[in-house]
Amino acid sequence: MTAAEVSQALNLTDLKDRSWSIVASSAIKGEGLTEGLDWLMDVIKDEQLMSTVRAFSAPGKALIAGGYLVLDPAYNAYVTALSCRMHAVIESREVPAKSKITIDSPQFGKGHWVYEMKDEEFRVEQVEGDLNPFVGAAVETILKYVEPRESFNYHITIYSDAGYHTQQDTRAVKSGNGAKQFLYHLEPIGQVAKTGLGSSAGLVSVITGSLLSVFKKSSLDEIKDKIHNLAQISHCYAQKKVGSGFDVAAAIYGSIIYRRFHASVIDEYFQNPKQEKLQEIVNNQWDFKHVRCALPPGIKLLMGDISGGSETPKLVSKVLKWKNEDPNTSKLLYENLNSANMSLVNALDQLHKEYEENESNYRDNLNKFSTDSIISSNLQSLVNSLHDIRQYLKKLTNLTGADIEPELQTILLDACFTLPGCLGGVVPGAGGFDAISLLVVESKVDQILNQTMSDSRFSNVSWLNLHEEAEGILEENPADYKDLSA
Ligand SMILES: Nc1ncnc2c1ncn2[C@@H]1O[C@H](COP(=O)(O)OP(=O)(O)OP(=O)(O)O)[C@@H](O)[C@H]1O
Ligand SMILES: C[C@@](O)(CCOP(=O)(O)O)CC(=O)O
Repeated sequence: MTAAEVSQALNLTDLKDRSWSIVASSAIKGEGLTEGLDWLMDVIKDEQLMSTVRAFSAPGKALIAGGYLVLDPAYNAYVTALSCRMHAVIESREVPAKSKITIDSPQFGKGHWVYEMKDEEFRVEQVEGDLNPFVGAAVETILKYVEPRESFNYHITIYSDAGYHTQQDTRAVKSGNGAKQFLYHLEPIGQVAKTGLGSSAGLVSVITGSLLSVFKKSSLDEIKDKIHNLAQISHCYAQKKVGSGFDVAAAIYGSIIYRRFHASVIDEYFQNPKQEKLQEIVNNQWDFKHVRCALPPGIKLLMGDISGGSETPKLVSKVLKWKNEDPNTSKLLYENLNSANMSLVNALDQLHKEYEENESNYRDNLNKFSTDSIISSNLQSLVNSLHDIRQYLKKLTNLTGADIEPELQTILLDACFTLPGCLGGVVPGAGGFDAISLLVVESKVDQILNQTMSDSRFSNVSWLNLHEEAEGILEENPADYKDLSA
Protein backbone atom coordinates (compact mmCIF):
# COMPACT_ATOMS: atom_id res chain seq x y z
CA MET A 1 0.00 0.00 0.00
CA THR A 2 1.27 3.47 -0.77
CA ALA A 3 1.27 6.15 1.89
CA ALA A 4 -1.69 7.79 0.20
CA GLU A 5 -3.65 4.54 0.32
CA VAL A 6 -2.78 4.01 3.98
CA SER A 7 -3.77 7.56 4.78
CA GLN A 8 -7.05 7.15 2.88
CA ALA A 9 -7.75 3.74 4.38
CA LEU A 10 -7.29 5.10 7.89
CA ASN A 11 -9.08 8.30 6.93
CA LEU A 12 -6.13 10.24 8.29
CA THR A 13 -6.54 13.94 7.71
CA ASP A 14 -4.12 15.48 10.14
CA LEU A 15 -0.69 15.94 8.58
CA LYS A 16 1.08 14.39 11.57
CA ASP A 17 -0.99 11.24 11.36
CA ARG A 18 -0.50 11.21 7.63
CA SER A 19 3.24 11.34 8.20
CA TRP A 20 2.99 8.21 10.29
CA SER A 21 1.10 6.56 7.45
CA ILE A 22 4.29 6.94 5.42
CA VAL A 23 6.31 5.02 7.97
CA ALA A 24 3.63 2.35 8.13
CA SER A 25 3.30 1.98 4.36
CA SER A 26 7.05 1.95 3.85
CA ALA A 27 7.39 -0.71 6.54
CA ILE A 28 4.58 -2.73 4.93
CA LYS A 29 6.20 -2.45 1.53
CA GLY A 30 9.66 -2.93 3.03
CA GLU A 31 10.95 -0.13 0.80
CA GLY A 32 13.20 2.82 1.62
CA LEU A 33 11.60 5.70 3.47
CA THR A 34 12.64 8.12 0.72
CA GLU A 35 9.58 7.41 -1.43
CA GLY A 36 7.40 8.10 1.56
CA LEU A 37 9.28 11.26 2.49
CA ASP A 38 9.00 12.56 -1.08
CA TRP A 39 5.27 12.04 -0.75
CA LEU A 40 5.31 13.83 2.63
CA MET A 41 7.17 16.80 1.14
CA ASP A 42 4.53 17.04 -1.58
CA VAL A 43 1.80 16.84 1.04
CA ILE A 44 3.43 19.59 3.12
CA LYS A 45 3.85 21.76 0.02
CA ASP A 46 0.20 21.27 -0.90
CA GLU A 47 -0.82 22.00 2.67
CA GLN A 48 1.24 25.21 2.56
CA LEU A 49 -0.25 26.34 -0.73
CA MET A 50 -3.78 25.60 0.46
CA SER A 51 -3.19 26.98 3.95
CA THR A 52 -5.26 29.92 5.08
CA VAL A 53 -2.17 31.52 6.68
CA ARG A 54 1.15 32.02 4.89
CA ALA A 55 4.15 34.23 5.66
CA PHE A 56 6.80 35.85 3.47
CA SER A 57 9.85 38.11 3.90
CA ALA A 58 12.07 40.21 1.64
CA PRO A 59 15.47 41.81 2.38
CA GLY A 60 16.63 45.41 2.51
CA LYS A 61 19.47 46.65 0.29
CA ALA A 62 22.73 48.56 -0.01
CA LEU A 63 23.90 49.57 -3.48
CA ILE A 64 27.66 49.05 -3.05
CA ALA A 65 28.72 49.77 -6.66
CA GLY A 66 26.75 51.49 -9.40
CA GLY A 67 24.94 54.43 -7.86
CA TYR A 68 23.68 56.81 -10.60
CA LEU A 69 25.19 54.67 -13.39
CA VAL A 70 22.57 51.98 -12.69
CA LEU A 71 19.90 54.42 -13.96
CA ASP A 72 21.40 53.75 -17.42
CA PRO A 73 20.85 50.20 -18.78
CA ALA A 74 24.36 50.37 -20.25
CA TYR A 75 25.86 49.77 -16.80
CA ASN A 76 25.85 46.92 -14.27
CA ALA A 77 25.64 47.44 -10.51
CA TYR A 78 26.34 45.32 -7.43
CA VAL A 79 23.63 45.48 -4.81
CA THR A 80 23.77 43.55 -1.56
CA ALA A 81 20.60 42.23 0.07
CA LEU A 82 20.60 42.83 3.81
CA SER A 83 19.53 40.75 6.81
CA CYS A 84 17.02 43.43 7.85
CA ARG A 85 13.87 42.09 6.24
CA MET A 86 10.28 43.15 5.66
CA HIS A 87 7.72 40.49 6.63
CA ALA A 88 4.09 39.85 5.64
CA VAL A 89 1.73 37.34 7.27
CA ILE A 90 -1.34 36.84 5.09
CA GLU A 91 -4.49 35.06 6.15
CA SER A 92 -7.82 34.45 4.48
CA ARG A 93 -10.84 35.49 6.55
CA GLU A 94 -14.61 35.06 6.27
CA VAL A 95 -15.80 36.71 3.07
CA PRO A 96 -17.83 39.90 3.71
CA ALA A 97 -20.40 41.52 1.42
CA LYS A 98 -17.62 43.32 -0.45
CA SER A 99 -14.28 41.71 -1.18
CA LYS A 100 -11.51 43.47 0.69
CA ILE A 101 -7.87 43.53 1.72
CA THR A 102 -6.87 44.78 5.15
CA ILE A 103 -3.26 45.66 5.90
CA ASP A 104 -2.00 46.24 9.43
CA SER A 105 1.43 47.47 10.45
CA PRO A 106 1.21 47.18 14.25
CA GLN A 107 4.72 48.55 14.83
CA PHE A 108 3.62 52.06 13.91
CA GLY A 109 0.83 54.38 14.99
CA LYS A 110 -2.20 54.40 12.64
CA GLY A 111 -0.72 51.40 10.83
CA HIS A 112 -4.09 50.22 9.47
CA TRP A 113 -5.41 50.37 5.91
CA VAL A 114 -8.49 48.75 4.30
CA TYR A 115 -9.19 48.51 0.57
CA GLU A 116 -12.49 47.28 -0.91
CA MET A 117 -13.20 46.15 -4.45
CA LYS A 118 -15.22 48.96 -5.98
CA ASP A 119 -16.47 47.61 -9.29
CA GLU A 120 -16.21 44.99 -11.98
CA GLU A 121 -13.15 46.81 -13.30
CA PHE A 122 -11.27 45.52 -10.22
CA ARG A 123 -10.65 49.07 -9.05
CA VAL A 124 -10.21 49.46 -5.30
CA GLU A 125 -11.45 52.05 -2.88
CA GLN A 126 -9.53 52.81 0.33
CA VAL A 127 -12.18 52.77 3.04
CA GLU A 128 -9.99 53.02 6.15
CA GLY A 129 -6.59 54.50 7.06
CA ASP A 130 -4.31 57.37 6.10
CA LEU A 131 -2.59 57.60 2.70
CA ASN A 132 0.22 55.09 2.23
CA PRO A 133 1.17 55.23 -1.46
CA PHE A 134 3.25 52.04 -1.39
CA VAL A 135 0.58 49.91 0.30
CA GLY A 136 -2.14 51.35 -1.92
CA ALA A 137 -0.19 50.89 -5.17
CA ALA A 138 0.70 47.29 -4.33
CA VAL A 139 -2.92 46.36 -3.54
CA GLU A 140 -4.37 48.17 -6.56
CA THR A 141 -1.86 46.73 -9.04
CA ILE A 142 -2.16 43.12 -7.90
CA LEU A 143 -5.98 43.17 -8.07
CA LYS A 144 -5.89 44.76 -11.50
CA TYR A 145 -3.56 41.98 -12.62
CA VAL A 146 -5.30 39.01 -10.95
CA GLU A 147 -8.90 40.12 -11.73
CA PRO A 148 -10.25 37.86 -8.95
CA ARG A 149 -13.58 36.28 -9.91
CA GLU A 150 -14.39 34.90 -6.47
CA SER A 151 -15.02 37.01 -3.35
CA PHE A 152 -12.09 37.33 -0.97
CA ASN A 153 -11.11 38.81 2.38
CA TYR A 154 -7.36 38.87 2.97
CA HIS A 155 -5.70 40.29 6.04
CA ILE A 156 -1.98 41.08 5.84
CA THR A 157 0.11 41.96 8.89
CA ILE A 158 3.39 43.73 8.07
CA TYR A 159 6.47 43.56 10.30
CA SER A 160 9.78 45.33 9.59
CA ASP A 161 13.11 44.40 11.15
CA ALA A 162 14.95 46.91 13.34
CA GLY A 163 17.56 48.00 10.75
CA TYR A 164 15.11 49.96 8.56
CA HIS A 165 14.29 52.68 11.10
CA THR A 166 15.69 54.51 14.09
CA GLN A 167 15.62 52.39 17.25
CA GLN A 168 15.02 55.34 19.57
CA ASP A 169 11.75 55.46 21.56
CA THR A 170 10.82 51.85 20.78
CA ARG A 171 9.79 48.75 22.75
CA ALA A 172 10.80 45.23 21.75
CA VAL A 173 8.05 42.70 21.03
CA LYS A 174 8.89 39.01 20.65
CA SER A 175 6.91 36.16 19.08
CA GLY A 176 5.67 33.29 21.24
CA ASN A 177 8.34 30.88 19.99
CA GLY A 178 11.05 33.54 20.24
CA ALA A 179 11.84 33.28 16.54
CA LYS A 180 11.08 36.91 15.72
CA GLN A 181 11.47 40.22 17.54
CA PHE A 182 10.27 43.59 16.27
CA LEU A 183 10.55 47.14 17.60
CA TYR A 184 7.29 49.02 18.11
CA HIS A 185 7.06 52.81 17.67
CA LEU A 186 4.36 55.16 18.92
CA GLU A 187 4.54 57.47 15.89
CA PRO A 188 2.98 56.78 12.48
CA ILE A 189 5.43 55.34 9.92
CA GLY A 190 5.79 58.64 8.04
CA GLN A 191 7.16 60.32 11.18
CA VAL A 192 9.76 57.66 12.04
CA ALA A 193 13.35 58.32 10.90
CA LYS A 194 14.57 55.74 8.39
CA THR A 195 18.05 54.45 7.49
CA GLY A 196 17.53 54.28 3.70
CA LEU A 197 17.78 50.49 3.41
CA GLY A 198 14.83 50.02 1.05
CA SER A 199 11.83 49.57 3.34
CA SER A 200 9.39 50.64 0.63
CA ALA A 201 10.84 48.17 -1.88
CA GLY A 202 10.65 45.37 0.68
CA LEU A 203 7.11 46.38 1.64
CA VAL A 204 5.80 46.41 -1.93
CA SER A 205 7.58 43.11 -2.62
CA VAL A 206 6.11 41.18 0.32
CA ILE A 207 2.59 42.55 -0.17
CA THR A 208 2.75 41.65 -3.87
CA GLY A 209 4.40 38.28 -3.18
CA SER A 210 1.91 37.25 -0.49
CA LEU A 211 -1.18 38.28 -2.47
CA LEU A 212 -0.09 36.71 -5.77
CA SER A 213 0.95 33.50 -3.96
CA VAL A 214 -2.46 33.08 -2.32
CA PHE A 215 -4.52 34.20 -5.30
CA LYS A 216 -2.62 31.77 -7.57
CA LYS A 217 -2.13 29.12 -4.84
CA SER A 218 1.48 29.03 -6.06
CA SER A 219 4.87 28.54 -4.51
CA LEU A 220 7.20 31.55 -4.75
CA ASP A 221 9.54 29.95 -7.27
CA GLU A 222 6.75 29.45 -9.81
CA ILE A 223 5.80 33.13 -9.82
CA LYS A 224 8.95 34.99 -8.69
CA ASP A 225 9.48 36.87 -11.97
CA LYS A 226 5.83 37.95 -12.05
CA ILE A 227 6.11 39.15 -8.45
CA HIS A 228 9.19 41.15 -9.50
CA ASN A 229 7.45 42.74 -12.48
CA LEU A 230 4.34 43.63 -10.47
CA ALA A 231 6.39 44.99 -7.55
CA GLN A 232 8.47 47.18 -9.90
CA ILE A 233 5.31 48.63 -11.44
CA SER A 234 3.73 49.25 -8.01
CA HIS A 235 6.91 50.81 -6.59
CA CYS A 236 7.31 53.17 -9.55
CA TYR A 237 3.62 54.08 -9.39
CA ALA A 238 3.89 54.92 -5.67
CA GLN A 239 7.09 56.95 -6.19
CA LYS A 240 5.62 58.68 -9.26
CA LYS A 241 8.92 58.06 -11.05
CA VAL A 242 10.70 55.17 -12.74
CA GLY A 243 13.95 54.68 -10.80
CA SER A 244 16.50 52.00 -11.68
CA GLY A 245 14.55 49.40 -9.67
CA PHE A 246 17.71 47.94 -8.08
CA ASP A 247 16.02 47.98 -4.65
CA VAL A 248 13.00 45.95 -5.74
CA ALA A 249 15.24 43.57 -7.71
CA ALA A 250 17.34 42.97 -4.57
CA ALA A 251 14.17 42.44 -2.50
CA ILE A 252 13.08 39.72 -4.92
CA TYR A 253 16.33 38.13 -6.06
CA GLY A 254 18.76 38.90 -3.19
CA SER A 255 22.39 40.05 -3.57
CA ILE A 256 22.90 40.45 -7.31
CA ILE A 257 24.79 41.97 -10.18
CA TYR A 258 21.98 44.09 -11.63
CA ARG A 259 21.36 45.81 -14.95
CA ARG A 260 18.09 47.70 -15.08
CA PHE A 261 15.07 47.07 -17.29
CA HIS A 262 14.25 49.71 -19.92
CA ALA A 263 12.04 52.40 -18.42
CA SER A 264 9.80 52.17 -21.50
CA VAL A 265 8.48 48.84 -20.18
CA ILE A 266 6.74 50.68 -17.34
CA ASP A 267 6.21 54.04 -19.04
CA GLU A 268 4.00 52.30 -21.63
CA TYR A 269 1.73 51.00 -18.88
CA PHE A 270 1.51 54.38 -17.14
CA GLN A 271 0.48 55.90 -20.49
CA ASN A 272 -2.17 53.20 -20.96
CA PRO A 273 -3.04 51.69 -17.53
CA LYS A 274 -5.47 49.09 -18.90
CA GLN A 275 -5.76 45.55 -17.53
CA GLU A 276 -4.77 43.90 -20.76
CA LYS A 277 -1.64 46.06 -20.97
CA LEU A 278 -0.76 45.18 -17.38
CA GLN A 279 -1.23 41.47 -18.05
CA GLU A 280 0.97 41.69 -21.17
CA ILE A 281 3.78 43.56 -19.38
CA VAL A 282 3.77 41.40 -16.23
CA ASN A 283 3.64 38.11 -18.14
CA ASN A 284 6.50 39.12 -20.43
CA GLN A 285 10.11 38.18 -19.68
CA TRP A 286 11.74 41.57 -19.05
CA ASP A 287 15.17 42.40 -20.52
CA PHE A 288 17.23 43.02 -17.39
CA LYS A 289 20.01 41.26 -15.50
CA HIS A 290 19.96 39.76 -12.00
CA VAL A 291 22.88 37.38 -11.39
CA ARG A 292 23.45 36.14 -7.83
CA CYS A 293 26.60 37.66 -6.32
CA ALA A 294 27.43 37.51 -2.61
CA LEU A 295 30.53 38.62 -0.69
CA PRO A 296 33.32 36.00 -0.48
CA PRO A 297 33.58 33.99 2.78
CA GLY A 298 35.30 35.87 5.61
CA ILE A 299 34.50 39.31 4.19
CA LYS A 300 31.57 41.06 5.86
CA LEU A 301 29.49 44.14 5.18
CA LEU A 302 29.47 46.55 8.14
CA MET A 303 27.05 49.47 7.97
CA GLY A 304 27.41 52.60 10.08
CA ASP A 305 24.47 54.96 10.47
CA ILE A 306 25.01 58.64 11.29
CA SER A 307 21.28 59.40 11.64
CA GLY A 308 21.49 61.73 8.66
CA GLY A 309 19.36 60.55 5.78
CA SER A 310 19.50 61.88 2.24
CA GLU A 311 17.22 63.37 -0.38
CA THR A 312 17.80 60.87 -3.20
CA PRO A 313 15.53 62.57 -5.79
CA LYS A 314 17.32 65.94 -5.30
CA LEU A 315 20.74 64.30 -5.62
CA VAL A 316 19.67 62.42 -8.75
CA SER A 317 18.26 65.53 -10.43
CA LYS A 318 21.50 67.47 -9.77
CA VAL A 319 23.60 64.69 -11.30
CA LEU A 320 21.35 64.26 -14.36
CA LYS A 321 21.28 68.05 -14.90
CA TRP A 322 25.10 68.15 -14.89
CA LYS A 323 25.25 65.06 -17.14
CA ASN A 324 23.05 66.77 -19.74
CA GLU A 325 24.97 70.04 -19.53
CA ASP A 326 28.45 68.47 -19.78
CA PRO A 327 28.10 65.25 -21.81
CA ASN A 328 31.79 64.81 -22.58
CA THR A 329 33.12 65.18 -19.03
CA SER A 330 30.24 63.11 -17.63
CA LYS A 331 30.78 60.32 -20.18
CA LEU A 332 34.44 60.03 -19.19
CA LEU A 333 33.68 60.16 -15.46
CA TYR A 334 30.90 57.55 -15.84
CA GLU A 335 33.27 55.26 -17.75
CA ASN A 336 35.97 55.63 -15.08
CA LEU A 337 33.47 55.02 -12.29
CA ASN A 338 32.06 52.01 -14.14
CA SER A 339 35.50 50.43 -14.54
CA ALA A 340 36.13 50.92 -10.81
CA ASN A 341 32.71 49.34 -10.07
CA MET A 342 33.46 46.37 -12.31
CA SER A 343 36.96 46.01 -10.81
CA LEU A 344 35.23 45.58 -7.47
CA VAL A 345 32.91 42.91 -8.88
CA ASN A 346 35.85 41.14 -10.52
CA ALA A 347 37.90 41.25 -7.31
CA LEU A 348 35.00 39.65 -5.40
CA ASP A 349 34.76 36.96 -8.08
CA GLN A 350 38.52 36.28 -7.94
CA LEU A 351 38.39 36.07 -4.14
CA HIS A 352 35.61 33.47 -4.38
CA LYS A 353 37.87 31.46 -6.74
CA GLU A 354 40.86 31.90 -4.39
CA TYR A 355 38.75 30.52 -1.54
CA GLU A 356 37.64 27.53 -3.62
CA GLU A 357 41.23 26.77 -4.67
CA ASN A 358 42.83 26.95 -1.22
CA GLU A 359 40.60 27.91 1.73
CA SER A 360 43.29 27.88 4.42
CA ASN A 361 45.65 30.05 2.35
CA TYR A 362 42.74 32.39 1.55
CA ARG A 363 41.78 32.73 5.21
CA ASP A 364 45.42 33.16 6.20
CA ASN A 365 45.78 36.09 3.77
CA LEU A 366 42.57 37.64 5.13
CA ASN A 367 43.57 37.36 8.77
CA LYS A 368 47.02 38.75 8.07
CA PHE A 369 45.53 41.70 6.15
CA SER A 370 46.47 45.17 7.19
CA THR A 371 46.67 48.24 4.98
CA ASP A 372 50.47 48.14 5.00
CA SER A 373 50.83 44.40 4.37
CA ILE A 374 48.39 43.06 1.82
CA ILE A 375 49.48 39.59 0.78
CA SER A 376 46.88 38.60 -1.81
CA SER A 377 46.77 40.48 -5.13
CA ASN A 378 43.00 39.94 -5.23
CA LEU A 379 42.61 41.61 -1.83
CA GLN A 380 44.79 44.43 -3.14
CA SER A 381 42.44 44.77 -6.13
CA LEU A 382 39.44 44.92 -3.81
CA VAL A 383 41.05 47.64 -1.68
CA ASN A 384 42.09 49.59 -4.78
CA SER A 385 38.62 49.37 -6.38
CA LEU A 386 36.88 50.66 -3.24
CA HIS A 387 39.40 53.52 -3.13
CA ASP A 388 38.86 54.32 -6.83
CA ILE A 389 35.05 54.25 -6.50
CA ARG A 390 35.30 56.80 -3.70
CA GLN A 391 37.71 58.94 -5.74
CA TYR A 392 35.26 59.14 -8.68
CA LEU A 393 32.23 59.68 -6.44
CA LYS A 394 34.11 62.53 -4.80
CA LYS A 395 34.79 63.97 -8.24
CA LEU A 396 31.07 63.60 -9.06
CA THR A 397 30.27 65.41 -5.80
CA ASN A 398 32.52 68.35 -6.70
CA LEU A 399 31.41 68.58 -10.35
CA THR A 400 27.66 68.36 -9.69
CA GLY A 401 27.37 70.16 -6.36
CA ALA A 402 25.37 67.16 -5.14
CA ASP A 403 26.32 65.98 -1.63
CA ILE A 404 27.15 62.42 -2.79
CA GLU A 405 30.24 61.97 -0.60
CA PRO A 406 30.03 65.10 1.57
CA GLU A 407 33.09 66.13 3.61
CA LEU A 408 31.61 64.66 6.81
CA GLN A 409 31.39 61.25 5.14
CA THR A 410 34.87 61.61 3.60
CA ILE A 411 36.36 62.20 7.05
CA LEU A 412 34.43 59.23 8.48
CA LEU A 413 35.34 56.85 5.63
CA ASP A 414 39.01 57.86 5.81
CA ALA A 415 38.95 57.17 9.58
CA CYS A 416 37.29 53.77 8.97
CA PHE A 417 40.13 52.77 6.65
CA THR A 418 42.54 53.04 9.63
CA LEU A 419 40.56 50.39 11.52
CA PRO A 420 42.03 46.85 11.75
CA GLY A 421 40.65 44.64 8.99
CA CYS A 422 38.83 47.40 7.12
CA LEU A 423 39.22 46.81 3.36
CA GLY A 424 37.53 50.09 2.50
CA GLY A 425 34.06 51.53 2.27
CA VAL A 426 31.70 53.74 0.29
CA VAL A 427 28.61 55.85 0.65
CA PRO A 428 26.13 53.41 -0.92
CA GLY A 429 23.46 54.24 -3.50
CA ALA A 430 22.90 57.94 -4.03
CA GLY A 431 25.25 58.70 -1.12
CA GLY A 432 24.52 61.69 1.10
CA PHE A 433 24.14 61.20 4.84
CA ASP A 434 22.69 57.67 4.82
CA ALA A 435 24.54 54.77 6.47
CA ILE A 436 28.06 54.10 5.12
CA SER A 437 28.95 50.60 3.87
CA LEU A 438 32.30 49.06 4.85
CA LEU A 439 33.81 45.77 3.68
CA VAL A 440 35.75 44.30 6.60
CA VAL A 441 37.56 41.06 7.50
CA GLU A 442 35.00 39.01 9.47
CA SER A 443 37.48 37.98 12.18
CA LYS A 444 38.17 41.65 12.95
CA VAL A 445 34.53 42.85 13.32
CA ASP A 446 34.43 42.60 17.14
CA GLN A 447 37.77 44.40 17.40
CA ILE A 448 36.42 47.20 15.17
CA LEU A 449 33.23 47.54 17.23
CA ASN A 450 35.16 47.63 20.51
CA GLN A 451 37.85 50.00 19.24
CA THR A 452 35.39 52.53 17.81
CA MET A 453 33.44 52.70 21.08
CA SER A 454 36.27 54.67 22.67
CA ASP A 455 37.40 56.56 19.55
CA SER A 456 35.89 60.06 19.24
CA ARG A 457 36.13 59.91 15.43
CA PHE A 458 33.20 57.47 15.52
CA SER A 459 31.16 59.08 18.31
CA ASN A 460 28.18 59.76 16.01
CA VAL A 461 28.21 56.36 14.28
CA SER A 462 25.85 53.54 15.28
CA TRP A 463 26.98 50.26 13.70
CA LEU A 464 23.89 48.48 12.38
CA ASN A 465 23.35 44.93 13.59
CA LEU A 466 22.87 43.49 10.10
CA HIS A 467 24.86 41.70 7.44
CA GLU A 468 24.66 40.81 3.77
CA GLU A 469 22.07 38.10 3.04
CA ALA A 470 22.17 36.32 -0.33
CA GLU A 471 18.46 35.41 -0.42
CA GLY A 472 15.66 37.60 -1.79
CA ILE A 473 11.98 37.00 -1.13
CA LEU A 474 11.31 33.87 0.93
CA GLU A 475 8.30 31.97 2.28
CA GLU A 476 8.48 31.86 6.09
CA ASN A 477 6.84 29.76 8.81
CA PRO A 478 3.66 31.56 9.98
CA ALA A 479 4.13 30.06 13.45
CA ASP A 480 7.17 32.33 13.90
CA TYR A 481 4.89 35.38 14.00
CA LYS A 482 2.29 34.11 16.51
CA ASP A 483 1.62 35.47 20.03
CA LEU A 484 3.74 38.61 19.59
CA SER A 485 3.96 40.27 23.00
CA ALA A 486 6.21 42.76 24.78
N1 LIG B 1 6.63 48.70 8.02
C1 LIG B 1 5.97 49.53 7.19
N2 LIG B 1 4.62 49.60 7.24
C2 LIG B 1 3.94 50.43 6.41
N3 LIG B 1 4.53 51.23 5.49
C3 LIG B 1 5.87 51.21 5.42
C4 LIG B 1 6.66 50.37 6.25
N4 LIG B 1 7.97 50.58 5.94
C5 LIG B 1 8.00 51.50 4.96
N5 LIG B 1 6.75 51.88 4.65
C6 LIG B 1 6.37 52.85 3.60
O1 LIG B 1 7.55 53.20 2.87
C7 LIG B 1 7.84 54.59 3.06
C8 LIG B 1 9.37 54.79 3.13
O2 LIG B 1 9.84 54.55 1.82
P1 LIG B 1 11.10 55.41 1.25
O3 LIG B 1 11.30 55.01 -0.16
O4 LIG B 1 10.86 56.84 1.56
O5 LIG B 1 12.28 54.96 2.18
P2 LIG B 1 13.10 53.59 2.12
O6 LIG B 1 12.56 52.75 0.99
O7 LIG B 1 13.10 52.97 3.48
O8 LIG B 1 14.58 54.09 1.88
P3 LIG B 1 15.29 54.32 0.48
O9 LIG B 1 14.20 54.66 -0.52
O10 LIG B 1 16.21 55.44 0.73
O11 LIG B 1 15.93 53.04 0.18
C9 LIG B 1 7.16 54.94 4.37
O12 LIG B 1 6.89 56.34 4.44
C10 LIG B 1 5.87 54.13 4.26
O13 LIG B 1 4.94 54.76 3.37
C1 LIG C 1 20.94 57.19 -7.35
C2 LIG C 1 20.39 55.81 -7.62
O1 LIG C 1 21.11 55.22 -8.68
C3 LIG C 1 20.54 54.91 -6.41
C4 LIG C 1 19.79 55.36 -5.17
O2 LIG C 1 20.16 54.50 -4.08
P1 LIG C 1 19.64 54.74 -2.56
O3 LIG C 1 18.13 54.99 -2.64
O4 LIG C 1 20.36 55.97 -2.04
O5 LIG C 1 20.01 53.49 -1.80
C5 LIG C 1 18.91 55.98 -8.02
C6 LIG C 1 18.31 54.68 -8.58
O6 LIG C 1 19.07 53.76 -8.94
O7 LIG C 1 17.08 54.59 -8.65
